[in-house]
Amino acid sequence: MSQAAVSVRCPGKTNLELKVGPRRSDWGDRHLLDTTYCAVGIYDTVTVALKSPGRGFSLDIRGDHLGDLGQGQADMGSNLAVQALFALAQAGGREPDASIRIDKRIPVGAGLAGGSADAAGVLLALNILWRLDWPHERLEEVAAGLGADVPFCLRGGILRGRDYGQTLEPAAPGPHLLGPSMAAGGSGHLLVGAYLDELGTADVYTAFDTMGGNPEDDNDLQRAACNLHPRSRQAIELALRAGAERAFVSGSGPSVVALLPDLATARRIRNTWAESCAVDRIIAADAPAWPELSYTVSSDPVEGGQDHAGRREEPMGVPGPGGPALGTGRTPSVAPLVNPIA
Ligand SMILES: C[C@@](CO)(OP(=O)(O)O)[C@H](O)COP(=O)(O)OP(=O)(O)OC[C@H]1O[C@@H](n2ccc(N)nc2=O)[C@H](O)[C@@H]1O
Ligand SMILES: Nc1ncnc2c1ncn2[C@@H]1O[C@H](COP(=O)(O)OP(=O)(O)O)[C@@H](O)[C@H]1O
Repeated sequence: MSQAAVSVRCPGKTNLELKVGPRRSDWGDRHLLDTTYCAVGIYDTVTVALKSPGRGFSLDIRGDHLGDLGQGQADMGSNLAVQALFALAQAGGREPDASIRIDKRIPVGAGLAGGSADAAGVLLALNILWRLDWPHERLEEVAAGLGADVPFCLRGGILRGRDYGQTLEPAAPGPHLLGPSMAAGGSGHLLVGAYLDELGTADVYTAFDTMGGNPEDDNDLQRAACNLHPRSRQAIELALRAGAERAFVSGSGPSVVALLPDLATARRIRNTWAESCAVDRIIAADAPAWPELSYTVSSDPVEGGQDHAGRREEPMGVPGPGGPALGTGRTPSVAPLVNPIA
């Protein structure tokens, strides 16, 4: 028996700018935000396949750096990928009988929206497997209920996020935000300094309420994140001293992003971060990035998303508006800096 599955390469995200306003009780006490999201080429791969009716769901997470996801007692039901399955099942009138496999590479609890990326991957995959064929705008309504970053993670690229981050519109960040080389149309090479430590997003926002942000920082959460995780401040200072065009905490942190003018600078930053032990992992990535879907038909598949010899994989484009039509092949590697919303 052949089984269809959809795999989505889901990029993580950083915030080239993050301005934080007051909390809003009508948004569950979340802060008002004005942010410039940028998807980065560190990918989780989410593979979803439908299961026979009544078989329920399964979740299989693999990777070397799973943070609190790797602990035995990690509650599968609270995983954002599973929450996305149930949210779309309810919105689309389907039964949540599906297997989800996540091959994680996005550091967990890092400010890189790994959970949001996985949730977006599940929504994109089920939109195809359940033949909903909803446009992004309709998927974004479900996504916004899962987390502020999930609507952006459906699209990728570089977009402005307002309200609590879920309202998206085109962004045209200048050299100040992208760094001159990326703004000049170069493919944005960047380094991410990641940590075994995690920072709770709620803790960082609470610390922000107390101490505010530094006016000279583009990320209002940076001061709070560095106060909670001083190694991040050290990594930023070392990267700037080594020639980074910009270096900043990614979202709620603790990971640090350094924008690079050239490969020589990349080498200098790698060396200084490694020698100083300012970070635990160094990940090179390009930006911006976009979700990449592939449709796999496996014969005699094995439950739980195991790889199988009889696989035939067809790359697809970014589904719906804002990207190539389905089946036109992978998204462009260097796409326009502004990812238009159609
Ligand atoms: C900070 C950002 C920047 O893009 O992402 P990360 O860097 O963590 O990935 C986002 O605002 C993360 O938004 P979201 O993904 O919805 O945060 P959650 O983890 O669901 O929220 C945890 C808690 O953080 C606080 N929170 C979250 C968002 C917001 N705009 N204001 C808040 O005050 C709330 O107390 C919330 O209960
Ligand atoms: N699929 C998932 N991937 C990563 N984290 C997840 C996932 N599902 C739930 N989580 C929870 O969300 C928390 C924040 O994860 P993540 O999105 O990686 O970080 P951040 O919100 O800092 O960008 C994690 O500590 C984890 O407990």
